This record gives sequence, structure tokens and C-alpha cells, in this order.
Amino acid sequence: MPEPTQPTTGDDETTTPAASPAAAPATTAGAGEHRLADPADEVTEINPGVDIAPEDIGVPVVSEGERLLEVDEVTLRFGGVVALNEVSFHINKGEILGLIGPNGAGKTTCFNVMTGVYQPTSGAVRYLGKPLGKRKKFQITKLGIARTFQNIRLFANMTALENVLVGVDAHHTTGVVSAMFRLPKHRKEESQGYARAMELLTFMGLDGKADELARNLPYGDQRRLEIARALATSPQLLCLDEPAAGFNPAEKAKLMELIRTIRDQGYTVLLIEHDMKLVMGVTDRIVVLEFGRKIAEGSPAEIRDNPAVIAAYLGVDEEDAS
Ligand SMILES: Nc1ncnc2c1ncn2[C@@H]1O[C@H](COP(=O)(O)OP(=O)(O)OP(=O)(O)O)[C@@H](O)[C@H]1O
Repeated sequence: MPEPTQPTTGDDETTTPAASPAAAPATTAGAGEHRLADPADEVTEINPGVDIAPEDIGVPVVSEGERLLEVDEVTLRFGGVVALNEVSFHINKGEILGLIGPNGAGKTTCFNVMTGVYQPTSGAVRYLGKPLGKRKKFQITKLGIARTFQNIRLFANMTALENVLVGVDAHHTTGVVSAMFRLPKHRKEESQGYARAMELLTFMGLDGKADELARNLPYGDQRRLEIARALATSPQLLCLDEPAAGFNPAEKAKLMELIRTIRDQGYTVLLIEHDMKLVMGVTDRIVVLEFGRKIAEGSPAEIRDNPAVIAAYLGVDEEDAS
């Protein structure tokens, strides 16, 4: 994605980009070393918001199938570029929604608008019925929207465990004084946070890597660590930006299983992904963007047969594609 030409509205980005797919060795699925957690493992059960329930921080909880987030006629311009053009769609609690489209369609920009990186030029994003407004990134994280990045952003010089603890800390309620004097409430939060972080590392098959520096982890592990860190913020909505980039087919198949397991444990997932097999295999519904506009929305089967979508991907006129 190009460098921003518009100032961000969120807090400063403090993460250090980790090794890129080209710079780091890919994991070899099936090699045994970097196993994804088996969804059937009892120990891998996790609960969203296990430490802090959303209602504890004033966030209403919606039931399965109810509308969690709504993108309402959102337009975003970067100078002359209309990255999003009156885009509307919604995400229901408990579903896996795919956001697809050719390169430059506006998918990542959409994530950026939903997570407070950019303010829409017009339109609104509503979460649990309320506009996100000018909330900053950390405030949106606290409300329950977490994301991973197309280009992995981990704290490269921190261990896997420390990276996840950063996510857990987002919900800590004790302050500096409590920490300095190691008051009981702080110590309790700290030990709960540690347990939660280890639980998430186990869930992602990374428990054996807890003490390794993020930058030394193989590429596939870095991608899974990013998901663990996002889950550590106890989100209601998990946004994954091309989580399978750089994965081989076996790793993609495992990722698909993992995404399903994440949903089965109560999370709602929004997935940007170029790999059509993965998107078609794991999502309940798909929204398609092209040149910043929504061109289709429907079930994977409907999207697969949609002439406008086929045309967008093949780069031909819609009539020629039908
Ligand atoms: N910060 C920015 N400044 C200027 N233009 C931008 C910026 N971010 C995105 N764009 C432009 O907005 C459009 C949408 O970009 P975006 O990265 O959202 O597409 P995408 O669908 O995520 O693409 P890809 O699949 O290649 O990641 C593109 O034309 C892009 O060049």
C-alpha cells in the first residue's frame, strides 16, 4: 500500500515491521515444529473477554446474528483518488465475512476506516449501533475491534509472550501507581494477563516459542503471533488483513481451520484475502469491492457466479464475463 498522504487520526504507530515474507523463511506445514493448535484440543479453548467482559467497559453485547458493525455510505478520498466510494455493508455477530476485490479496490482502506486510522470523507462506521466518530485507534481497540496487518507489525525485539501481553494490557484497569507499588489488584491483573497470554499462545500453537524474540520467529509463526496479539485485546470483531499471504497450500488449509475455530469460540471475523479457495471455503458471506465501490455482496456460491465479480477479476467487461 502506498505511503499515507493524509495524516492519521489515531495514535502513533509504535510497532516495528517484522521480517517480510521475502526476508524470512516460510514455515513448513507438517514439519511438526510449528503446529497449529488442533481445534479439538481441550487446552486450546479460549473465551473472548475472559478477563474483562465488554459490558464492564460500557460496551453493549449483541447476540448471535445481530448487527455488530455497519459501514454506511463511506467515502474516503486521498486527494484525487477515491479509495472508497459510498461503500455500505454490515457484519453480523458470529459470522465470517469476506472482503475481497482486485488490487487497489479499497479493502485495506476499509479496515483503516473501521479501526480509526482514517476518518471517512463522508458516511459513517457504526459499531453496536453507535458511530465510531473521531475515536482514536486505541479507543476502538478497547471497544472491541482488533486487526492484523497486511505487512506484519510486531514488536520485533520483544518475545512472543511480551507481544501478546501488550494486547492483554489494553484492558488493564490499574494505573502506574498500582504498578509501582505492586498493589494486590495490579498483581492479580498481571498474573491473569500472563495466563491469558499463554492460553492464546497455546491456542495458536506457539506455546513453545513464548520466549523467542518475534523477529527470530519463522514467517508463519509471526503471522499467527499477530493473530494471538489481536485476540489478546478481547475483541468482538477480529479483522484479518491477508492472513494467508506467503503461506503454502497446507498452511492455508490449517489457517482456514483456525479461522473457523476462532469463530466457533465466539468471535466475529472480517477477512481480507486474495486466495479465493480460502475465502470461498471459510466465509459465510462476501462483499466485493472494485475501484472503491461495492460491486457485489452474497454467499460464496452467489459471488462465485456473479458476472460483475468475474469481470472485475478477469479485467473484462461484465457482458463478456456473463
Ligand atoms: N494513504 C494513501 N494515500 C494515497 N492513496 C492511497 C492511500 N491508501 C490507499 N490509497 C489508494 O487507495 C486505493 C485503495 O487502496 P487499498 O490499499 O485500500 O486497496 P486494497 O484493495 O487493499 O489493495 P491490495 O489488495 O493491493 O492491498 C488505491 O488506489 C491506493 O493507491
